[in-house]
Amino acid sequence: MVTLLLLLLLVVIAYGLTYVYRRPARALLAGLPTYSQLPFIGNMHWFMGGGRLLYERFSEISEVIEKTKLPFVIWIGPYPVLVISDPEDVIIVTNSFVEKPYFYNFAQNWVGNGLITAPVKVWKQNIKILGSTFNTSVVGSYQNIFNVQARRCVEKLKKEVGGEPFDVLNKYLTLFTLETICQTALGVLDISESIVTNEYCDAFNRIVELLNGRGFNIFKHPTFLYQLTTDYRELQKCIAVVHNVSELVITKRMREREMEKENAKNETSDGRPIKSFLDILLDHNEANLSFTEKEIKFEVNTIIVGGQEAVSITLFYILLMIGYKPHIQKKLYDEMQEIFGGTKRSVTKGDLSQMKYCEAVILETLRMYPPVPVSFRYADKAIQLKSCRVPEGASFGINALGAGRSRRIWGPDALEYRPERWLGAERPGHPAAFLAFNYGRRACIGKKYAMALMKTFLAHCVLELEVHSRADQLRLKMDLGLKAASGHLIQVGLRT
Ligand code: HEM
Repeated sequence: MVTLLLLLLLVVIAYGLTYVYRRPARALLAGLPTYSQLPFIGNMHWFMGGGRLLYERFSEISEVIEKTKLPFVIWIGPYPVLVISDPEDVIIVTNSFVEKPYFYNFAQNWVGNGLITAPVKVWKQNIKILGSTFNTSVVGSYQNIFNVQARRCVEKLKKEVGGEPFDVLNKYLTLFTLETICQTALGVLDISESIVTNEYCDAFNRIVELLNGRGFNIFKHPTFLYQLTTDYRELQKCIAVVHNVSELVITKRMREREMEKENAKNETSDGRPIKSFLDILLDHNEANLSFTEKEIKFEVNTIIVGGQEAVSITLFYILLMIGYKPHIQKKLYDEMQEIFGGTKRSVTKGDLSQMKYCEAVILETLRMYPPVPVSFRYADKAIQLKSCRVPEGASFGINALGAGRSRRIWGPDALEYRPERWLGAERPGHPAAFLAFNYGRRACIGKKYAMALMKTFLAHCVLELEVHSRADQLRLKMDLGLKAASGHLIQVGLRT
């Protein structure tokens, strides 16, 4: 007890010193919109209350930014986070900073120094090795697997034809994207459904909730205090479940590599061997131990976190939107009919570039429902934005949700779901108007992969099935991602 009191006293003293030390920074940001503050916690009390409230707050903040044309400051105790959505500011910030704020460390036990969370020193080394693992020719070499997996998923969806509304995300899309990522990015060919159990999905979702809960409760920020909580113990249990899966995947791949050594079976179309993300890591491990087994496990979890959830939830939002807007679904179907001429052949790389309307549907969905609604950067030096000077030590919240719905950027119909805005002369003029994959030096490296996989799935899906939904009942919530609080129900019928 005495130790605890002493620790608390230390926290109070450290806070007091930080508060005094950061007084000039506070003065610099004093003119920017913010919520009212309390001692110690800053604005944090405005965000405590769960995912629905968080979504409401970020919508509110986006509206303030829209009206004032200024960044909005959230005070995490003495630390300012400037929420920005102005494209010019986004370009300045994302090109100037690649460091992430301290709260990315909360995911250390889960993803360690994997690409998403790595401090800048580690990230600079690893991105050189891993940055090109999802380039056009590598993604192209995955096309067969994308087809096989998409077909399998659509066949399973057919079982729901004529039935009640069902949870398409948890029942089908999560498994589809996870298996596909395991077979491609992680190169594990023999993957079975037993890997993606309900226990795994529940543990994954709970980790995200717990990390989010910690992020918005400043008293859980100091690690030594957090480690005393029941949340911490639960987090460790959930991480163990998720790590079991990644360990299994790595072990399987190591065994397969042994067997493959003599036959060069993974080849690109021009005959060069292709290496999966996991193979590159294992090669480095075998050659010079530059990635230890533990680091490999963290990178694998990073790819699963970064890729699996974002793709499956985007596909869910797409099905929800086209299921509610038959004229959009019809246009999508017509485009696929034109490309595939009524056949059931596989989707080729060439087909993907012809799917202009499909691409517009995907981008429009990501504009309005970005799975990563806000991502963060840390200012390791002071910087001038369009409207204000930002001190060193501040962080930025790059607001993909707000930017995607901004009337100043997208026009008065910004809240209307209209894929046509991505076609021809209507395409958005500003390169940083669309932030779903983030922008600049530390943006998503899986964009090409995600687009190819989603297009392939949609081609197989709309050619075989008609989707129906009640998107008018969609209610959103936020944790680390943008989620549907109203569930993931859709219905399907056979195309006739
Ligand atoms: C619709 C699909 C996707 C969306 C919307 C998306 C979005 C994002 C965003 C916003 C970031 C930046 C996060 C931050 O700065 O904190 C990011 C980073 C990243 N994404 Fe994606 N992502 C998608 C799919 C994928 C896929 C399929 C993969 C891999 C298979 C992937 C791998 C990564 C990695 C490794 C990073 C970290 C990059 C770095 O820090 O250098 N993503 N993604």
